[in-house]
Amino acid sequence: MQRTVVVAGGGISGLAACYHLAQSSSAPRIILLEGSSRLGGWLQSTRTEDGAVFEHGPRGIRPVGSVGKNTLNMLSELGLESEILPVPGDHSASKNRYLYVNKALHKLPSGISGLLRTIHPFSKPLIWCGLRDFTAQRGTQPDETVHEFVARRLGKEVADIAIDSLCRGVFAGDCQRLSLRSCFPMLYEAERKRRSVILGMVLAGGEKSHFDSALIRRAKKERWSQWSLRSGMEILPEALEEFLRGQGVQIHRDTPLRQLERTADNRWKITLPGGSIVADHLISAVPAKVLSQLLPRSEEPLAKELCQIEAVSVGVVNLQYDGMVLPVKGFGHLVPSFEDSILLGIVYDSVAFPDQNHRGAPSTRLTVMMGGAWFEEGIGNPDKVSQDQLLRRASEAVMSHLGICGAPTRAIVKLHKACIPQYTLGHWKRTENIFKYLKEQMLPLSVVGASYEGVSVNDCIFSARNAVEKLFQWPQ
Ligand SMILES: Cc1cc2nc3c(=O)[nH]c(=O)nc-3n(C[C@H](O)[C@H](O)[C@H](O)COP(=O)(O)OP(=O)(O)OC[C@H]3O[C@@H](n4cnc5c(N)ncnc54)[C@H](O)[C@@H]3O)c2cc1C
Ligand SMILES: C=Cc1c2[nH]c(c1C)Cc1[nH]c(c(CCC(=O)O)c1C)Cc1[nH]c(c(C)c1CCC(=O)O)Cc1[nH]c(c(C)c1C=C)C2
Repeated sequence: MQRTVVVAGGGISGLAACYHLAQSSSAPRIILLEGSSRLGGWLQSTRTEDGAVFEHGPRGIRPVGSVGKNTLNMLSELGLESEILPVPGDHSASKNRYLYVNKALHKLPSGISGLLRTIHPFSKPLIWCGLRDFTAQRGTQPDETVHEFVARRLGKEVADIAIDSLCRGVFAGDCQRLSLRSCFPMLYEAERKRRSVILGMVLAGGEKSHFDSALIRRAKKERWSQWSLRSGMEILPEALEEFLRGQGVQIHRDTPLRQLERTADNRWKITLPGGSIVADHLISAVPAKVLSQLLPRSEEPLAKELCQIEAVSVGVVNLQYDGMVLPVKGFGHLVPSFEDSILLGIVYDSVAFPDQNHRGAPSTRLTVMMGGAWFEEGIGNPDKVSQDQLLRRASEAVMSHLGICGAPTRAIVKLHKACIPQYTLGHWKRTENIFKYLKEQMLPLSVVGASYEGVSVNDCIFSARNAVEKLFQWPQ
């Protein structure tokens, strides 16, 4: 009899899991259950009638490594190649990233010459940090915070300014709480394998992956730093949905899982708003905390680990202005927490992706991101914060950081609650315990998504692919 696999959560991880299941030669009956009225999770775009695109979630996807190449292959297979908007290596959005420190923008150094000179806000040439890295002792702990690691190897100033900002620009998180081992596994490995982390990273970058295609070769030749999609990132879940429907996958929106029970024959009875269904296997692509609340009492040890994986909220404000009003050209700027803990950074979308500007007169599109690990202390309870409050804060930042004083011609405010999981100290042990429990207890359950082994869109898609591959290897 054909087995039934239920996928919980229709974000990019759940859709990718269905995609890989449907592609398998022995595809099971696949049912996707999404709690909300739309698919895509945090991939959310607004497309206006005049042709402008505003991203409320991810916009820039990196093409590098196995995870980046795997996503490019998926785009090719879905027929989305003509939608790709690459940012080539020589583009200003690839070369220029800024920090806002001491009330001024500072371009981060790029290239060797930038490392030899003293560049504000740093007090000495960054080459000194490289030399320090060669002499630093190897860490002895199984994990340490990102800040501790970088302060030990590259110095406190780099940790306080550059790494603090980087963690805000990727995890919206606090580098004094985030785990080096889980957030930057390549740095962790580099320290274990080589004397110098910088050398380890350079050598790891040259490692070969088995993925190859014309698109991958093009991305390499043109040195894409990242890519986006012309009609907005939301076109990816839309294309996946169309593909999955064509493959006979049953997709149910507005169908949140309420409860999970184990049956006597090691299957799941899944309680839904209007009844229940039985699955031979469940792929969970919902946040870890959500899964922890669905599990039966018998799986308490698993639920305990899952519920410790917290996520932070981010206020996302998209603004559009008439004319080209930016004082600098680049990807955007980040703000270290000591400068302003609430304001994480501003993306200059119209620089990286000018094809998404509206038709007609030139314009500037910006995205202001706020809150993250500092949301509650700096802005308040995410359930009570008003859109006006976020818009006011974003407009003030645009004025003081970029000198843009006029009123925006368009503003869209979103509050994404618990949108970026935080891999805090000891996350590696929690995930190890989770995967060990699933294996030892032979639970018919796989967990995928941003809660576990990488928050980027690439990581989510790759985690889904790995889970499906493992599923077909397991003795049933
Ligand atoms: C503002 C922002 C900017 C970002 N920028 C980038 C970027 O530039 N590049 C990049 O690579 N990544 C970026 N990311 C990260 C990336 O977008 C996310 O990590 C990724 O989209 C998470 O996908 P997911 O499917 O794992 O989870 P989600 O998108 O959270 O999907 C989970 C799904 O499960 C559903 N669900 C929840 N509970 C239930 C239930 N009980 N039953 C059924 N369904 C349920 C939800 O409705 C949701 O659709 C960004 C994220 C944010 C928030
Ligand atoms: C200011 C907040 C945020 C900005 N983007 C994100 C947040 C929380 C989320 C995010 N950004 C990136 C990723 C994927 C990481 C990956 O492994 O591919 C995620 C989840 C990409 C990214 N954005 C910036 C950096 C340095 C990176 C890492 C990869 C890379 O080097 O490209 C910089 C950056 N992000 C934001 C701004 C304003 C900014 C400025 C320079 C917004």
